[in-house]
Amino acid sequence: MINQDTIVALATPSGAGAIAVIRLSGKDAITLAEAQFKSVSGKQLAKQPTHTIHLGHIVEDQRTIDEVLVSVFKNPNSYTGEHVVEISCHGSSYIQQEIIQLFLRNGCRMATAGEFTLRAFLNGKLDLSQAEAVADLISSDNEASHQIAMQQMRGGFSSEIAKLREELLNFASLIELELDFAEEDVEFADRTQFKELISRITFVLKRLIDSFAVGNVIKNGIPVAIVGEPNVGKSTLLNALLNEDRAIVSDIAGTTRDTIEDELVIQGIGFRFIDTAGIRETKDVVEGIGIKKTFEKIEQSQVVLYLFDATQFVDNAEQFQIEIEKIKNKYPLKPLLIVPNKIDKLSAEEEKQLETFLGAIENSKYILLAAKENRGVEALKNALIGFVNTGALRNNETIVTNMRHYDSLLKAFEEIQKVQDGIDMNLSSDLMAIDIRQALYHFGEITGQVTNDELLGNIFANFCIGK
Ligand SMILES: Nc1nc2c(c(=O)[nH]1)N(C=O)[C@@H](CNc1ccc(C(=O)N[C@@H](CCC(=O)O)C(=O)O)cc1)CN2
Ligand SMILES: Nc1nc2c(ncn2[C@@H]2O[C@H](COP(=O)(O)OP(=O)(O)OP(=O)(O)O)[C@@H](O)[C@H]2O)c(=O)[nH]1
Repeated sequence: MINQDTIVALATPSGAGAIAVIRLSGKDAITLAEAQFKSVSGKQLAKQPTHTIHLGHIVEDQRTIDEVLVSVFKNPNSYTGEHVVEISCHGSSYIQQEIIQLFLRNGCRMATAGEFTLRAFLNGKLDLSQAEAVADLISSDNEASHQIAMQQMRGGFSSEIAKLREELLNFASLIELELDFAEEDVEFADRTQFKELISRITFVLKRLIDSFAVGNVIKNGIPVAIVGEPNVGKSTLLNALLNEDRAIVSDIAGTTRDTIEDELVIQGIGFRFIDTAGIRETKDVVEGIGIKKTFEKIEQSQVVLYLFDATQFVDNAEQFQIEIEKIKNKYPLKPLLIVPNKIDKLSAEEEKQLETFLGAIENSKYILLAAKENRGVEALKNALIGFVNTGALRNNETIVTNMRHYDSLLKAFEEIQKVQDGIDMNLSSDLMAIDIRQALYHFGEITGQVTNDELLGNIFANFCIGK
């Protein structure tokens, strides 16, 4: 997979900008750059120390293409571990293309997606999970996803896995050594220490596997279904939450037939609001389809926000009770937030009555809302945050967000359990050794100590060119 080509690509976004960076990496990066570059100082790039910057011009034949700054990074002290040259040019698309084309005609080839980071991995600058974190970091758009990607890129997760792998590897070797002395019935591997290690690994794996639920939520946002009859104020609430006029607000009941999704970041956590058409039985065929859709959306959501018109409460308390029970029965484990809206229209007496009613409903929270007047919106946001377990995030614990890692962790866990069973049943060393090797294999998948071209191809194909 590793190759000798010197690659070139635009490292900054395509299009015009103040400055653009063109990056070269490979054994000829410095000589190839040198051939097209005239430094102002007259110094030769190849003779400059690593991590130095030089002003000069990119020149083709007699034509000056641009005045540029050239940064030199010398093998192995660079992002990729190879010679790297970065050319900071003026950010016109024309100049960018002219310089890239110049290098393509003169010994470089276009980098493939993620190839710089792939080379960093192959040269041991990053392990696989760190390289994957680079992509996550680039796409992170809120505090939580940024924090997780940053931690992963700095190797928190990798070193935890690598350390366990190393310890396990030690025992594997000792146990395998015992096999060579099978006749003599010796134990090189201290069984007490071995048990301790296996239970420690089990503990760590469990924690990492559990963290995936949190990680997934942080990466993809928490889906919240807003369930309520037409005209109760769903659109108004969404607008208040989003602080913009995205959903349509109207006086005609039933305008929210299609579901509208919108995203909002509250205290660093992404929420995806799913506007639904409510669940009241109706003879209208289109509304009937809406109810089915509503249940589908509830199915996909992690929190249900049941919104109703508080002014209808006095006459319709029983109806609301039925609907709330229906949701609770159908989705007993899904957190339910009951939100009466338009409480600005209630008398103090009515409000009290409403609170008594809501207080009697078990396993749910409620918030009195007047979306139009922005009353209760903050409390609602806080309640939503309350549903998310951000403990792991606050404690700076490793959070797994990558499906591939999750998969390997589950497989490693399975193997470690087999080892545990083996210990409990006093299984012979040769049988245990096989399970240990399997567990080691799955640990190695995460960090990239075990890998293959197809896997690498899949991972780096999702990077952008120039990364
Ligand atoms: N201009 C520029 N900015 C960038 C990058 C880059 O490649 N170029 N990066 C990349 O995407 C990120 C920074 N990451 C980098 C990581 C390592 C090295 C590097 O030169 N490492 C050497 C030297 C370390 C040292 O000075 O001690 C090494 O690891 O040996 C450079 C950038 C973000 N900003
Ligand atoms: N008094 C009062 N009126 C509100 C409040 N929230 C919404 N409304 C009004 O209720 C009406 C319906 O609001 P929408 O936000 O369109 O309701 P919806 O649930 O999205 O309605 P559909 O799209 O028809 O399902 C509008 O006239 C809003 O101005 C509130 O807190 N107080």
